[in-house]
Order: sequence, then structure tokens, then C-alpha cells
Amino acid sequence: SGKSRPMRILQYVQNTAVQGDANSVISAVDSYCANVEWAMNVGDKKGEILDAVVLDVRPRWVLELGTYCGYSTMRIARLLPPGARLITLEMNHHYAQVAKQILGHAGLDSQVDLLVGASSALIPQLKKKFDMDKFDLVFIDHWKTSYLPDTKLLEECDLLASGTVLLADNVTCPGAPEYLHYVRNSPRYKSLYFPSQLEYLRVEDGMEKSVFLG
Ligand SMILES: Nc1ncnc2c1ncn2CCCCCNC(=O)c1cc(-c2ccc(F)cc2)cc(O)c1O
Ligand SMILES: [Mg+2]
Repeated sequence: SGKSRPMRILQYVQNTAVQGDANSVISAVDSYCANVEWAMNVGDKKGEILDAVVLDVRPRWVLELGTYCGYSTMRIARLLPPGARLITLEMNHHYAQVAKQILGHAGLDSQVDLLVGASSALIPQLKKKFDMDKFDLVFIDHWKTSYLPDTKLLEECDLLASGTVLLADNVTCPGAPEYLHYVRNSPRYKSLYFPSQLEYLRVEDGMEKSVFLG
């Protein structure tokens, strides 16, 4: 039942996870997608790399590009210091609707602002909309061909400070070759590859952590 894959994930979460317990919601999504049907969440293996980066950065302002069902949104939001904010951008209204409900089940909706629209249209509005200046952490997980143009847009909009961390999912599979070439060759970034596996599968993937040098 459930018309779409995100809807089926939401129903499984509502039927099995403990309301208000983010870790039980994360585990429910992982067990559904590992055992019932695959979905493009960052997953539990790469999720541990994401967790480690969030804990190391202790960010006040976080931007996520590509929400999907809100899985990585939850992983980030549950580790934020008090008063920190996570802004997540999702193109697809249906995905955004499901993500809102999954975040609500986890009790994490107060730290998260979910905007629906194209990242290229929304990024230039963020400073004014949220009265903020720079992001401390950006998690990039949307269209793989948008990684590079949106990184350049973040630079142009003066949303990156010296020390801002960009963490990009899927740089090996499906791959983001132009993005990788840019962050690995630009003198404005210090880049490091974290090898891992594609979510729920024995396929190589990895995440690229790139620190903006200003
Ligand atoms: N606000 C915005 N602006 C622009 N684009 C926006 C957006 N909001 C959303 N999108 C559009 C993102 C659509 C989903 C992006 N993610 C992916 O496409 C993705 C694909 C795989 C995959 C791997 C192996 C396979 F065989 C098949 C698929 C794995 C992943 O971890 C992925 O993140
Ligand atoms: Mg991904």
C-alpha cells in the first residue's frame, strides 16, 4: 500500500518507530530500506561519517541541499547544539511533505526549516530570509550535476566563511566528477575523501569533505 516509496517509508516509521525518539526513526528507515525496498537515503554507513563531521564542526547554521525523506536531516538535527538551525531545501513537494511528517515523528521539526524549491532559486534568498550571514556546514545531496554550480553560487552569495565545511554525498556513485575536480584543485578548498559504501548495498561510494579557506 502507500502510493509512493516515501509514503511507504513514512507508514513504516509511523507503525514501528517510537514517537519523539529520533534514533528509533533513523533505525526504522534503515531497516525498511535495507530489507524491504532500497531508497536513496545517505544510510547508516555514510551516516556515521556525517555524524562525525557534525559533532566535529558543532555548527550554528547548517544548509542541506536535497531533503528527500528527511533521513540525513534527522541525523544532522539530532546532533545540533541548542539554538542551532538546519535549513534544508527540497525540490519535490511530495518528498517535502513526507519529510515534514518523518521529522515530526522524530520530534526534530523545531530545529529544522524545510523550504520547497530549486536550490539555485532559494540560495540567494537565505541571508535575508533567516537574518543569517554564513553557513558553518553544508551537506550536499541533491542532483549530482547541481553540486558544482550551487557551490559556486554559495561562494557568490558570500554564504561561506573561512572554515566552512562542505560535505558531499555520492561523489563516487552516482558520482560528481566536475564537483570533485573543482574542490580538489581549487586553492580555496582543502579537500579529503572518506571512502564508504552506497546506502544499503555492497557498492563503493564515498563522501568528500571540503573546507573553504576564504
Ligand atoms: N532544492 C533542490 N534543488 C535542486 N535539485 C533538487 C533539490 N531537491 C531535490 N533535488 C533533486 C535531487 C534528487 C535526488 C538526488 N539524489 C540522488 O539522485 C541520489 C541517487 C543515488 C543513486 C545511486 C545509485 C543508483 F543506482 C541510483 C541512485 C544515491 C544517492 O545517495 C542520491 O542522493
Ligand atoms: Mg545521496
